[in-house]
Amino acid sequence: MTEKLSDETRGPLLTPLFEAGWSLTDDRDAIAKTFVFDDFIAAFAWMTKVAFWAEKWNHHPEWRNVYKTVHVELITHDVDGLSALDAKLARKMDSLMET
Ligand SMILES: C[C@H](O)[C@H](O)[C@H]1CNC2=NC(N)=NC(=O)C2=N1
Repeated sequence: MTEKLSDETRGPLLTPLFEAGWSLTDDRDAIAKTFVFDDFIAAFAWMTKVAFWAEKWNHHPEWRNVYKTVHVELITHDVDGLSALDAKLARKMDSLMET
């Protein structure tokens, strides 16, 4: 069963993400980041790559694509807050920006 991040694990897991441009959302225990691409096709190609990892890990983003931007919010619905899966998917999203 996925567990909500504890106060002890939150810092080490989230700090690197904050340094990479992620931020905590105001309205709930989630993280958010807006990704900007060269064009729509690049944005959608990235979303497709992320989709395979999300499906493999059974952990899915909340995202909105407008032209060449993708606004992403990550939260673990099963625990109504952040879990290690959110940090894992966030790291993967950032790494797929480099490919
Ligand atoms: C039934 C299915 O395994 C669950 O609904 C999975 C699917 N993907 C998920 N994605 C996210 N972000 N949080 C979840 O709790 C979650 N649960």
